[in-house]
This record gives sequence, structure tokens and C-alpha cells, in this order.
Amino acid sequence: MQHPLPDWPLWYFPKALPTDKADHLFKALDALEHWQQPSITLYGKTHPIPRTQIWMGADGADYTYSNQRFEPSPWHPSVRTLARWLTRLTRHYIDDAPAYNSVLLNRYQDGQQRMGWHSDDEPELGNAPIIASLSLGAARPFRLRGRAREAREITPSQNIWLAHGSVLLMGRGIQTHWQHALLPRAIKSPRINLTFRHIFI
Ligand SMILES: O=C(O)CCC(=O)C(=O)O
Ligand SMILES: [Fe+2]
Repeated sequence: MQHPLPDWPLWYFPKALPTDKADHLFKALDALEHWQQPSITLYGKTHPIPRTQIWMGADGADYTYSNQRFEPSPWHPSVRTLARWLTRLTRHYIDDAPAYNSVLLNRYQDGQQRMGWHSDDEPELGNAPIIASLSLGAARPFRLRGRAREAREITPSQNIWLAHGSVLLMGRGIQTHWQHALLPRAIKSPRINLTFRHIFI
């Protein structure tokens, strides 16, 4: 286990899953047929998101993103098992962590597919979201920077390379004080990431 930002509740487990399990999971999720590429409107222009996604989880765990409401697809059995395992892992590090009841899966075909700067602070996540992020496939750098300009001057932004089978656990306060992004890189192979969340229903 690594602790990439001293003083912050952020934990990185490079080999949380053994390689054979991670390989198997990548193949199963890659084969899902309901990967979607919705369009979002940014600064008045509408574009398809530069990746594909599936919102999955318990009934009623709807979430709103760029003014669109997403209803979850039912749990894939392996993903439900991961949610339970990650809830147990999380509770070793964070007292009173709620059980994960939903997950956003993102699939990046190659290094050109990406996710811009944001924090996961939607109201349905409550005021101190806890998120567990599981990565499969090509390793990509997850970039973190302070949310306020002053904070950025004190703490430079950081890259955490998220390896195949790794887990990054983001505790309370990370979404309030930090932003993250998955920027484009010259990488040819695909990556799938799952961010497990608790939605207040
Ligand atoms: O793909 C990643 O590692 C980041 C995903 C992410 O930030 C999100 O789903 O909110
Ligand atoms: Fe995020």
C-alpha cells in the first residue's frame, strides 16, 4: 500500500487484484454490449464524451451528469462482488464508510480517450464522498491538482500511474480539495476503470 499525498486520506494498492483475476475481469467487462457514448454540452457546444461508459448499480441509484439523468444498469455479478469486497477494504481505512451501491465504468480505447479536470462532488454523493477506483488494462497516469489556485501553488500536481489490477481509495475531503483528470497520452491499448460510489437514495 502506498500513501501518495502525505496528510490526505488517499491510499494506492498497486496489486489489489492478482493478475489472472484482473485479466479475466478486463475481458468480461470489455465484452459488455451496453457501453455508451453520450454527448455532453460544454460552453454551449455539444460533443460525444471522449470515452465510453456504463453506469451500474442498485435500483434507484440514479445520477445526474451534465444535466442528464442516468439510471443504473443492473449489477454485473462480478462487479457486485467487487463492490462488496471494496466496501470491506474501505472500512479498514475509513470509519463508518457507507457500502458502495453504484459504480461508473469508463472505457478508454487508447491514450487519446480521456477525462478532463473535475471533482466527483455531485449532490447525490453527499458532502464527503468516498470513492474506490479499480483500474484494468493499460496503465495511465491519474493526475491530481489542488482545487484552489493557492493550493496549486503550494502543492504541485501529481501523477499516480494506475496499474492493471490496482485500487486507488479516495477518502473524505479529497473531492472537496482536489481535482483529477486522465489526460491524453501516447498509449495504444485500452483501459477500463471502475469508480465505486455511494449514492444517497
Ligand atoms: O479513469 C479514471 O481513472 C478516472 C475516472 C474518474 O475520474 C471518474 O469516473 O470520475
Ligand atoms: Fe472522477
